[in-house]
Amino acid sequence: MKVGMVGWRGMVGSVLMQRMQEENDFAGVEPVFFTTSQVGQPAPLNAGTLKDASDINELKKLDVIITCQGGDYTKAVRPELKKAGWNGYWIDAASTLRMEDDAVIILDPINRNVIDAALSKGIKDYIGGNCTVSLMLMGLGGLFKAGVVEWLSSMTYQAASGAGAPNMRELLSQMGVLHGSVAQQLATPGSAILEIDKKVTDTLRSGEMPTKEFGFPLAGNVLPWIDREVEDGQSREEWKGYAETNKILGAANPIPVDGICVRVGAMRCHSQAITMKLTKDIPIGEIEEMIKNDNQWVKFVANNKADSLAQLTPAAVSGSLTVPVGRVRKMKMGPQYLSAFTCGDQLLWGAAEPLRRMLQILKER
Ligand SMILES: NC(=O)C1=CN([C@@H]2O[C@H](COP(=O)(O)OP(=O)(O)OC[C@H]3O[C@@H](n4cnc5c(N)ncnc54)[C@H](OP(=O)(O)O)[C@@H]3O)[C@@H](O)[C@H]2O)C=CC1
Ligand SMILES: N[C@@H](CC(=O)OP(=O)(O)O)C(=O)O
Repeated sequence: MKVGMVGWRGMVGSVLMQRMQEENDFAGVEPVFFTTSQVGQPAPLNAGTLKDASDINELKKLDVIITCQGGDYTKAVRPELKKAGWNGYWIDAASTLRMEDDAVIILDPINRNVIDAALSKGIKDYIGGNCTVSLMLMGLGGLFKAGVVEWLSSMTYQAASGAGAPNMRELLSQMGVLHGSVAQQLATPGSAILEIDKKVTDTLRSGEMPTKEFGFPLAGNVLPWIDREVEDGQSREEWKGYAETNKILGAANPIPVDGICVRVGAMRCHSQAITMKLTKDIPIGEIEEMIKNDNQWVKFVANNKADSLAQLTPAAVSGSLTVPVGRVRKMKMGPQYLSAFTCGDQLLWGAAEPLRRMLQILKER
């Protein structure tokens, strides 16, 4: 199988490469590496030299193309390949094609049935889902599959990595500037906290913080808007919650999903506080079983302070495929109302992992 790798040296692409090597995914595959900027330089894995990612004749020779290059690349190249009669499989991290009728959003622990049905129908475009949606479904897939979710609201705490590598760097630089503004006072244990706070607030408002990427300080702050405005006062990130969840599930009767998406100063893990209405009053023990038995990556965290603070945080989860779900309890609104909190690495299940697993599904056929 000839597999083209595009966008492999970017942030998502690097995580993908790392996971593919860890899992020996290149076995039985002839990889061809592409670039938009470094044609002719040595390719990784001793796979010759880098080819031009816009060269349709080279791309046409491939059975599968995996791209983490971004939406502009998808927009420019996918139609050209179609025009040229290419009939291979296109596996993509970008959102561009997700909602197309002839594309499937891939998250196989949740929707392997949808993927298999699409493969049988000859569908060729397999697109990774939005990170927030994929992580919510990896955690709560058991409840959706049991058909007990009447509606769901997700209030998110999204990491800097979702906005890109430069944003992660900017967050850390901002932290440095804030610390620097009060370093002297911090070194003096007796200094007044209100003075420290005032200096920090002044710095946040001063225009001294590096804000080229986010536009605003994220360190010492939260940003309650992600991506562009769509209709009805939603952000595009919030719009994806409903659209992508229901497409991934192949839901005949769409389930209402809505909430507010917020950027916070975490590095690469998105967290979500969930409120759900269940279709009926289900004993909490049964709910726990549905959540924990859904897939091998979900980890149920007991609803107590010690376990929540130790296991249900970006610091605990970063770099791992585990998706902890905790804070699960019936809410005061009534026995059908359930709360939950979940956290996951947005570069793994939120981006790279579904892509490499799709390649494995194709290899098994
Ligand atoms: N960031 C995220 O959380 C998610 C992103 N995605 C999708 O993945 C796409 C890629 O995102 P992301 O990986 O963050 O993008 P990056 O900016 O990290 O990488 C994209 C491309 O930039 C080029 N590039 C230029 N300079 C460098 C450098 N110094 N180091 C590495 N690459 C460089 C590379 O292409 P070349 O070799 O051709 O120069 C690379 O493939 C997004 O546009 C989005 O569609 C999907 C889910 C989550
Ligand atoms: N928008 C997400 C990251 C992302 O790339 O999402 P999508 O794959 O839907 O474009 C975030 O900012 O956290």
